[in-house]
Amino acid sequence: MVHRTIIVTGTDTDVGKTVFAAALTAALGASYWKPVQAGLEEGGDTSTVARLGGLPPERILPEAYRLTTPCSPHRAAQIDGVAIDTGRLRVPAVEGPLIIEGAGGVLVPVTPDLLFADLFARWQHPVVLVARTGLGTINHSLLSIEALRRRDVPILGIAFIGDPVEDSEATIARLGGVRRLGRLPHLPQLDVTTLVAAFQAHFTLKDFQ
Ligand SMILES: Nc1ncnc2c1ncn2[C@@H]1O[C@H](COP(=O)(O)OP(=O)(O)OP(=O)(O)O)[C@@H](O)[C@H]1O
Ligand SMILES: C[C@H](N)[C@H](N)CCCCCC(=O)O
Ligand SMILES: [Mg+2]
Repeated sequence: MVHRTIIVTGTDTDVGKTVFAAALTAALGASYWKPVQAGLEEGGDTSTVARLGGLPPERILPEAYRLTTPCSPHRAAQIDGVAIDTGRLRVPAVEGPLIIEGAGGVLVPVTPDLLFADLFARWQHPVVLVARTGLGTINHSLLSIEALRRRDVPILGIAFIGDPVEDSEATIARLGGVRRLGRLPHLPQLDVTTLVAAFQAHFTLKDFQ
């Protein structure tokens, strides 16, 4: 198996990146890294991924920055009086595959001068765009794809979250020229067992290897 690094980004905050990243990390036996966490109320995305993915501590990498306020990282850093050094945002070397999660959508600023999409362009690892299926997703998804393409960020495909909306999903894949990797349904109970089973039922592991 080729050991690869995959970036999980999204069309917005709260679309389901962390839940999808937990499923993918578990399915691939990968490690997980959230470079910048803004908002520490519930421990942040790293602890959620560890729990939902059933991951051992050695497959969870520490964040480069943990910022208190749940807002855009550039602003959260200002509030905490932290200067984000983008030199510290290098993809860590790990044994085996690595899943990296951004914060919010693709054009969220990491610093006042650097957007997440710019960081992804530097890294040149393939991106999975996580998108809602609900109304508004065609616009958000196509805008995100356009922003990634403009920066030559490689796109592995799009992963939908929510109830099926066949036409929107197909329209985004066609107009955006991206592969539809699958759709994670809304899971009334979120735990390792239900999440791993849902990923297996709705995605093809080979697409990520
Ligand atoms: N498939 C799903 N089934 C049930 N609940 C879900 C699912 N996907 C996401 N959620 C819920 O939706 C909320 C937002 O999901 P999540 O934290 O994964 O978003 P995110 O895109 O990672 O947000 P952020 O930008 O803060 O990183 C959470 O409460 C999560 O539990
Ligand atoms: C606080 C949230 N859960 C994420 N950590 C950061 C989302 C930043 C979104 C910024 C924006 O697009 O306005
Ligand atoms: Mg998240």
